[in-house]
Amino acid sequence: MAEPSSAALDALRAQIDEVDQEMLALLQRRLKLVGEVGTIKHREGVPIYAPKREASMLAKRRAEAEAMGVPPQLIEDLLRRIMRESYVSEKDVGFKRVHDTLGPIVIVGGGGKLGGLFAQLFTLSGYEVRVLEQNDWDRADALLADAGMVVISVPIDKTCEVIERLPPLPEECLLVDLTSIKQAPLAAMLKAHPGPVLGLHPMFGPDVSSLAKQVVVVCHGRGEEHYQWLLKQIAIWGARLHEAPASEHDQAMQLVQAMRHFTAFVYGLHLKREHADIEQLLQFSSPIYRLELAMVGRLFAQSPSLYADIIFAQPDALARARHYLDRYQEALALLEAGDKVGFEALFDDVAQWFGDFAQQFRVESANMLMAANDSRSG
Ligand SMILES: NC(=O)c1ccc[n+]([C@@H]2O[C@H](COP(=O)([O-])OP(=O)(O)OC[C@H]3O[C@@H](n4cnc5c(N)ncnc54)[C@H](O)[C@@H]3O)[C@@H](O)[C@H]2O)c1
Ligand SMILES: O=C(O)C(=O)C[C@]1(C(=O)O)C=C[C@@H](O)C=C1
Repeated sequence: MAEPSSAALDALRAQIDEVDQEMLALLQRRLKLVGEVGTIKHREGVPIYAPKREASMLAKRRAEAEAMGVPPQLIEDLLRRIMRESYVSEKDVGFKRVHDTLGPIVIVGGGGKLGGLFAQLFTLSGYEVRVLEQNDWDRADALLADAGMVVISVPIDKTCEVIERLPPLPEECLLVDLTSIKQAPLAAMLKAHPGPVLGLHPMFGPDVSSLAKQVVVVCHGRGEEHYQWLLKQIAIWGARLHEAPASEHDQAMQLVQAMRHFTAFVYGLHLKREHADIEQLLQFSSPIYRLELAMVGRLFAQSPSLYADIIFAQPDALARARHYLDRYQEALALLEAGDKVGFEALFDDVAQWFGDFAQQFRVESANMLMAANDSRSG
């Protein structure tokens, strides 16, 4: 059905079209300026993400918006979205190469998703990148003979055996892994190679458009002075580095990844077994439920082995899952007993434990939900 219209409405809509076209021209001008910034950053090795500049710019624009009677959050939302575009366009210009004399970088598993992303980033930064894939082991000696750095990016359950399979590397060669767990790969690398060793865990998937604002966990291995350049290189790509001992990383990952993926998996399984009709659920869904469904559904668009590996590779994941079941049963018992008062008391107890974070998460999620709702059409 055609949307209602009138002459008065049409006249105003024509003016709105003009304003939008002006915005388009302004965006074009801004993108061009950002392109020039990208060229300078590439030349001078300045990180693409400039948090202080962003914070001061947003604060000024918010104040100006307020003075003009424009909602400050509107300009902040627009600018944040526009800056996301800046990260991508600045990335495409390429990055300064921090280590001028490094030998070739060999990415073991470089034909895969994450290895492929890092191959692209190192290539954009001017390094020679070689890929060592499953069928390349007969020429591994030749590929690795003059390597300046070897990056391991193979499935988690293959990582240690692949590290053990490496021939002796050049003494100065840096050995790095990108595995989602850190203790076992780091120990295997330290054993296999007497030279510099570093454990990294990129806390993002291969579908990110740029590394701006993404986190890379750094677990030190050996010979820190030999890999400062790499940490600087990753910072130039825009990522934030978070240093942590491998054991602390693996503990945190049990909740951040293993348990989260496990509970999302169980929720997906439950929907299937309950014969839920996804089309119908979407018709009834609030923005938050749609977001939740999207978070669960996206798991099943990815490789089962990646998630199985993350969950099964965590030594304590089973104990965590059992604890979770205990808590589910504890809450279920309240439901079975019709104990609403007990439920509310438990709710309060958890709310107090969340403390100020509860309010912070409420504000954060409200913005996310509005953005998710904006992206809907129809
Ligand atoms: N994908 C992610 O979201 C993500 C995020 C963070 C960390 N990681 C880590 O990155 C690593 C790779 O994950 P991915 O998602 O890129 O997996 P992937 O399956 O896409 O890639 C793995 C690659 O390793 C290759 N490979 C397998 N066995 C090999 C062998 N013996 N020798 C050489 N190559 C071999 C495969 O052919 C494939 O190309 C894993 O350790 C994972 O924990 C992945
Ligand atoms: O000013 C910069 O350094 C830019 O790269 C430009 C810009 C922007 O689009 O305004 C983009 C990314 C930075 O994080 C900050 C600002």
